[in-house]
Amino acid sequence: MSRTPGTGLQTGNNPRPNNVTLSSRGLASSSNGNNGGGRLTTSVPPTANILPSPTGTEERLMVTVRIRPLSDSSETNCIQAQPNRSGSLLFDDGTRNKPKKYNYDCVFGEASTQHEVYTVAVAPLVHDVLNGYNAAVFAYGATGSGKTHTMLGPHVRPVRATPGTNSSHATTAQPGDTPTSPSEAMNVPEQPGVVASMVQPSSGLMIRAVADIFDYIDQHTGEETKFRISLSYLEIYNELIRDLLNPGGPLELREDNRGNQSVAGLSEVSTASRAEVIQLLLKGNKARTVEPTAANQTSSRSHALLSITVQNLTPTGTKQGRLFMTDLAGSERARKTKNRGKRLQEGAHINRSLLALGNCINALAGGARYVNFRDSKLTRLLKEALSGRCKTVMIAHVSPETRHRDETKNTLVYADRANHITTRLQEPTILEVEEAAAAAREAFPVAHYQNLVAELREEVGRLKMKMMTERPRSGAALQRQQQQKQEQEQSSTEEQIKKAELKFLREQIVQTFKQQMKLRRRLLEADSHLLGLELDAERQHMVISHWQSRQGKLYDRLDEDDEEGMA
Ligand SMILES: Nc1ncnc2c1ncn2[C@@H]1O[C@H](COP(=O)(O)OP(=O)(O)OP(=O)(O)O)[C@@H](O)[C@H]1O
Repeated sequence: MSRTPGTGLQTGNNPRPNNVTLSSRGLASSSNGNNGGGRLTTSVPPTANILPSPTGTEERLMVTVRIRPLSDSSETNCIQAQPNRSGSLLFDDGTRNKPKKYNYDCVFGEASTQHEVYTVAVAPLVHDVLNGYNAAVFAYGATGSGKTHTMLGPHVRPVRATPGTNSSHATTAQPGDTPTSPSEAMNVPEQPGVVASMVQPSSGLMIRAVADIFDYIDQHTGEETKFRISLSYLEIYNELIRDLLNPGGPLELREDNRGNQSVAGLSEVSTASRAEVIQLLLKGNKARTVEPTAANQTSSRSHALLSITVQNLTPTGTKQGRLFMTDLAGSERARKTKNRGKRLQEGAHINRSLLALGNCINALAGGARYVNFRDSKLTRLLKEALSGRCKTVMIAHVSPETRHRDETKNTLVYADRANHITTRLQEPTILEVEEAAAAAREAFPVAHYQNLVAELREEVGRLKMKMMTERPRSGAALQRQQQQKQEQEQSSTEEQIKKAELKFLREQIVQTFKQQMKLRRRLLEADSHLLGLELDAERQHMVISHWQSRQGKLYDRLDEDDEEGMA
């Protein structure tokens, strides 16, 4: 990419929103493309449980909290975002103690807008992705806390029956909002091509990210720079992976011997038009498993993972960045949600995978080198986002109502742990030589060969220069050579001494070992000799007792004979 990081997207220039409180430590690095991003090889994220050796820039996972507005103004509130960009909030845990203060990178208050959340939390990541890094955003929170609202926008829930059931439901509309189609629901024009007004005030982060990416591409595509975008969208429902762009049976999650994960058969759709991307997103959302529960009329019963891959092709190379956006299913308490049967089973799967995620977060926050990502498909797929190969933002969602206090507290604690995760970020992803060359050849056939010829000429020139400079050696060069020779000799002598010492030690060990063996043999011999003696003594003993008993019998008989004679 010809532009330097930090200058790409217009979104970075937006003024700081009013409803957002920021911590001083959090966001500076996010706005700098140099710091961001992750390593990812071009294919799939490596997911071995042992984390990679730390190299690159150290960075913390960015944790933000969004407080949804009160669902009913008559309800009481247990949480309050702090003003003055402090990145903190006050939470009343219902005890007599005074409200507890929690600090995060950023807190979005109840009145925060989608635009604010996007600008602060996601726009810098999109920027990084366009510069060849990988980035991830995941929305976490209890059921009904507003995750899908943030990721997709309001009323995006399609009326859909869970596979294998007849259930269906209506979306929860706010007064005055009555979406009639999924695209209207997402505030997106239905006809492809009508894209300029694609982002509406209520549009979620996914749509905004797509719009930003395409804006950038529109501005930067030229003779020497081309882009490729592809998309995959999956859900994890009851621990089964389903393709949301091409719905069908469950897909297999595979792991190669380097720990890289891949979903076999998952469709990766390439497209050049933003309208098409929006259509794909709509299609994916339509296919997502959503059901009404007591806690949320349009509850997501699955985790949804969207991955947008951007390739930046230039005659000199190809960079690839990937944006992962995850709308997690909400944690829920069976007692509170009153779920039964299938809903209860779904809830158990959701909670189990979120627990696995929590365990990973705890381990990572504690600085563990071994982290168990294998407990759920969610953690296997999110491993890359959490363990440092990409820049990650967590948006924790909470409901402000006092009746949701327990869930809110759990989420705040969860987010607090995540706040301690530090990662080492890697250089931008440059496609493997072969792959990059193929992409460049395809995109710039003539330029590619011209480049190649120029490179080869340069190489020939460099070699000629080397030959010329190396032939005549000046006095100084000779002196340097002699010094090097002396140093080499010295180090070889030291090496010989070390070798001799080692040899001596080895011989000593061998001698000691031999002596030990000899002693052991003698001990064994003495032992067996002793045993022989004991056996011998035993035998003698037996002979004596036999002889004694015979003697006894003889005396008895003699006594009897004497008695008979006397009689
Ligand atoms: N910031 C917000 N502004 C206005 N309404 C919101 C906001 N956040 C959430 N809501 C509303 O709250 C309700 C629940 O939100 P949503 O469905 O996004 O929750 P969720 O966390 O995705 O729940 P689940 O985990 O059950 O899927 C919806 O009616 C949604 O429109």
